[in-house]
Amino acid sequence: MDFPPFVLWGTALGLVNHFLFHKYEPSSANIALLVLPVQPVVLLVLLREPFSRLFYTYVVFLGSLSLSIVAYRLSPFHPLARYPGPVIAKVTKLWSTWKTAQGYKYLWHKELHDKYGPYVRTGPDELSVIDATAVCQILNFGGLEKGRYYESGRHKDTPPTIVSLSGEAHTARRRAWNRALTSACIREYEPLIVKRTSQLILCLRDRTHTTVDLVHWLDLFAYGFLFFSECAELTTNRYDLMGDLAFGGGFEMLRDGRDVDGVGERIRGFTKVSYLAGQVPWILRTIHLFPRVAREIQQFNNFGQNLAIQRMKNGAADEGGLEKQKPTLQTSAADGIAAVIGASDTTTSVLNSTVWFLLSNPEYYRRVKQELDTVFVDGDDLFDMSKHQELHFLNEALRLHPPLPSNGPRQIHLGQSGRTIAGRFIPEGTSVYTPAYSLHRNPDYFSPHPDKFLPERWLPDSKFENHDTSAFIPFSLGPANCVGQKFAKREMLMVLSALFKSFDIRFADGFDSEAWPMGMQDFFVVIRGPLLVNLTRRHHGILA
Ligand code: HEM
Repeated sequence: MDFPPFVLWGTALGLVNHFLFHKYEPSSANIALLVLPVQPVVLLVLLREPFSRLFYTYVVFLGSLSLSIVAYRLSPFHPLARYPGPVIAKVTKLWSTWKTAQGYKYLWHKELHDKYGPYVRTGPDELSVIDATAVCQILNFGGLEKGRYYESGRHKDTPPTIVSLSGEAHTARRRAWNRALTSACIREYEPLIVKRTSQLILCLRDRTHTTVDLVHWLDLFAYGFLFFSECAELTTNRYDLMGDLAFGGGFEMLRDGRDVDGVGERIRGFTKVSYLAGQVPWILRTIHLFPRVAREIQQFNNFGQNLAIQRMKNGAADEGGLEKQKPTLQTSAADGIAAVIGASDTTTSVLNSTVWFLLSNPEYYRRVKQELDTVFVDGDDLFDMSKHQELHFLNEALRLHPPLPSNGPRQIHLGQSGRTIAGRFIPEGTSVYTPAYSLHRNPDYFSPHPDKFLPERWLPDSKFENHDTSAFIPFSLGPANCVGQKFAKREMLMVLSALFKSFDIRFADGFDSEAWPMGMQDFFVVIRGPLLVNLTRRHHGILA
């Protein structure tokens, strides 16, 4: 059978393009978008064929290119061929991007791991791993670097944040953060946590006659908390993270009872857009050309910058001069943004989940109140941190509802040599997810009943069949783990103690409490629907 020359050459051109793009993978889709559309036109000119065949030439060219890509991705020659996974995910990243856009990537990962085991191919060049040994090697020192995903929230005109940095630059920036969040420094911040927590409790006290959306109030607490102006006073002799966190703000969301400046909306808009954009790093620079995406990222960066300017007016960071290079306004803004995102939705997510778990399990709720009543007898200072113990129910809530359920990916960048992790070879160019949500529910590490809220599994003398804390990573592991975890734990223990000591809480009448976790959407940090409760004042607590 004779094929017209444009069919033969169009097919060949598609195959050659696949070969070249595969070999010299460009870092941006912009190149492909420029190079691909012109080729059929040039082909027709060279073949001296009429332009009436242009449409068919495109079909042949793009068809051959696509088929060749699909065939290679499904073939035994693909470096990830030995890893199991759904065919659609092996063929295209669009499938997981679709799942991500719906906000349920964490549930999808869990489904896949239940079906295929601890190693799953979730994209053409992407793996998800929930083997604890491998996860430790991937995340820990000497493990894999952060993936290109982390560039997604950064507009080209703004400096990198601690989150998007890697290698030595990250280590240097991290030193400054570590200094600002030592245990001694956190003790200095305690009065500020106390102040905001008391304010939260007083606000809730005024609402004991009505139904309260706890998500709303805890959001106001967390966002407002990040912007309290007093933090500037703590800028004594170190690069002052909290100063940058606070920016010298002036937000009084708890007082106003609402997010007047739309800070929450901005944060969520930004994380959503950058999370989605980061799913396909190859098209990141192209996506940033879309006005909506660029506007969202740029607006948020500007927002951070304006707050940093305010912060600088209140006294510049690093008064102690410990940094060789003074943080610039842009750096302060960038890291301030990282702090806002890192510290707000994460903490409130755990607080809400903990309340939900306890109200759903009245026996545990009763025990928690009893424990608090024993530890803090009437007249004791509820904010005495020396009395706050590690609470097992908090760990259990973090296990079942980690606020970053999918976490960001690590990557073996192109040009680096592949790595053997826990005895399995991972080739260059692979992104690797270590989803905490699936890992924490893996029966190999937590059983029996990995999906059930059983705080006693955390007791030192518990007789649970499997309880492997190396698989518990709500704050991640290694050099880029959560720098704010000690601070977060302090804050959460303080708020929960105050809340449970001050109020009897119950789900509001008519509230579908069982459906509440189903509304949890994962856009890097979890977003939740309203948690409706009724509060009754207790005789103890700071309201007594
Ligand atoms: C329950 C509360 C929190 C949880 C569960 C949590 C969890 C995490 C996780 C899993 C990471 C690693 C992310 C990744 O690898 O992509 C992380 C990083 C980070 N967190 Fe947190 N976080 C919490 C609270 C906080 C707080 C209160 C702060 C600030 C005071 C904070 C600041 C940061 C920063 C700056 C990073 C980036 C660290 C780096 O790249 O070196 N987080 N957090």
